[in-house]
Amino acid sequence: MEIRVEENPAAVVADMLVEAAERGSHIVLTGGSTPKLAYELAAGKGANWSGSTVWFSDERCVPPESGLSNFRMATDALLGRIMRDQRPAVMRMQGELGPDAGAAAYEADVREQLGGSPRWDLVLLGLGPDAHCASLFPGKPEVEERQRLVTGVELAGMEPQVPRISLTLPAINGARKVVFLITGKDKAKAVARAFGDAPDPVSPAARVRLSAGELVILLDEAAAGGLK
Ligand SMILES: O=C1O[C@H](COP(=O)(O)O)[C@@H](O)[C@H](O)[C@H]1O
Repeated sequence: MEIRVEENPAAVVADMLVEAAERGSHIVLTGGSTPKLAYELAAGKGANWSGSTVWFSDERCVPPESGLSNFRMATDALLGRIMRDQRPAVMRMQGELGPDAGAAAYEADVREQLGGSPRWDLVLLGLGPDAHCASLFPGKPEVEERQRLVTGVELAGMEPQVPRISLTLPAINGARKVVFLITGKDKAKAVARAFGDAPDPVSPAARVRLSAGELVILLDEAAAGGLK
């Protein structure tokens, strides 16, 4: 695990996304508010994404046009800003199907394209103040899922309190590279819980440890405040 404190971690992620896109990679985007700047910066680089495929770490069970949708955020900030003939294939989670049917549909998509042991080239993740990542919340049963690659999440551990669809830990931990992008003082305790000297196993992010890949934690100074 490599922990990097950067002045502008969003710019580092933007570069990583563009580099992966131009290599024709399978890339997992994440949701929430933190990655928006990275997506906008990546969009501004005018890269050709047409050989790549974009997936999602998790989704809220809302229609794709909802202001709560992770797909909508990624589309507004990045995907919709790429020149039409240079856009990637986009595999969105269908939140509108509900957690169980939506998870089953995405699991089928993943298995069809990437097999039962997917190895995404780049998985971007965020971290909630409660140390959740994707939509895997501390103490919830979905964190213990070992067979499925995608799970429905009936009860979210924090706002917005809508059901979710999420990649599971086995799916995430098979990736070639996972990058956490975490900024802000309100995340400092969660960062220490997940990536400090004595990681708290209740924290889902503390259980993102790759079987054969590179794990990079990108922080700003504020988010790193709880680390020694
Ligand atoms: O609900 C979610 O939260 C996490 C963290 O989001 P942030 O707003 O604190 O950046 C995010 O990584 C996840 O994709 C999202 O669904």
